[in-house]
Amino acid sequence: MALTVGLRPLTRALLRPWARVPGAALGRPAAGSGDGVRCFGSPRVLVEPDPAAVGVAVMKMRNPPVNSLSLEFLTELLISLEKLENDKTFRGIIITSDCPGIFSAGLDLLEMYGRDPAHCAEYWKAVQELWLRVYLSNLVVIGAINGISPAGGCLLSLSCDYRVLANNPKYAIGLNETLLGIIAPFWFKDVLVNTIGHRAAERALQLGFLFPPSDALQVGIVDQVVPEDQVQSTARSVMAQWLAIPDHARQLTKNLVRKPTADRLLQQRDADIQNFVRFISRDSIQKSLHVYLEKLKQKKG
Ligand SMILES: CCCCCCCCCC/C=C/CC(=O)SCCNC(=O)CCNC(=O)[C@H](O)C(C)(C)COP(=O)(O)OP(=O)(O)OC[C@H]1O[C@@H](n2cnc3c(N)ncnc32)[C@H](O)[C@@H]1OP(=O)(O)O
Repeated sequence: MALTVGLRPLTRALLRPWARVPGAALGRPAAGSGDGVRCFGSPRVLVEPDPAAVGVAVMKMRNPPVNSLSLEFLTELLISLEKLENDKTFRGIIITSDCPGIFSAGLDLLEMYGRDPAHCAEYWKAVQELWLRVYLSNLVVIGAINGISPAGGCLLSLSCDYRVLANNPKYAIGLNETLLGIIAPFWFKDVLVNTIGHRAAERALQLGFLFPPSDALQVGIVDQVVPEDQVQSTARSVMAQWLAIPDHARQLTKNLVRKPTADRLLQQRDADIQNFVRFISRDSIQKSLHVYLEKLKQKKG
């Protein structure tokens, strides 16, 4: 089935592979700063230079209640990342959440449930683009994971160069797609295998494990677990260590390590979109999503 993807103008501009964001984007000098410090805020993505670390930006996700990755939110994240990538003042980003207790609930189920194929295709393209942008970023990307991080939230974390998780038993992390009756696509799987190894990934993916912090550290899905009030300071210390390496050497090495994984998707992006649309449009999958969404509602009582 050939798929015609009707993209809206903003998304179309953004989602071309490695597109440059048009001039009217969101970058602007920080309020009241005459010093050239830049701030790339948007309604759902707060980006500020770290006052305690030169060349580091802190990106806070603020899409309440659960930072689900809706199309609009993905688009704002992409714009902010693109702006940071192009601003030579920055060498590193710390990605964290502004929603208490939640890093990200992952992909927005409402973008995949009851939607037409063109919408699903547009959505999946944005998901692919965010992953590629974070995974291959020239910047040092540190995840300061201050909340639960299932599925797409876990993928975002796994795409960082280093993950610091807050030590709270509620802050589980993992690719739990099978629990929803869906499957993690091959590139989610590849990133997990690269991180925790084949056997551990095989079990985790099939059983939809959401690892609490101690298990997450043991299996290697995160690099460090620290008390909740030390997540930011730890991320900052780790950033200093990564920034001590000359950029060109670190960037080339990162590319060497990550490009083969990214290339697997880049070589078949359209096919991956078509697979996603076919899969998600199945009646059985839509029913599974319906059941899962109802469970989330009922949980509230
Ligand atoms: C062969 C072909 C192969 C092709 C491959 C295609 C494969 C398709 C792959 C698709 C991949 C998907 C990856 C994903 O990311 S799926 C999303 C997975 N996310 C989850 O499972 C998390 C679900 N949410 C929760 O568990 C909880 O909400 C929470 C994060 C633990 C927070 O709990 P809390 O009690 O604080 O909050 P509520 O549960 O009350 O939620 C508040 C409202 O938010 C809504 N919500 C929650 N999560 C999502 C979500 N991911 N998307 C959309 N909406 C979400 C929830 O329903 C509440 O809404 P309400 O207030 O209106 O009731």
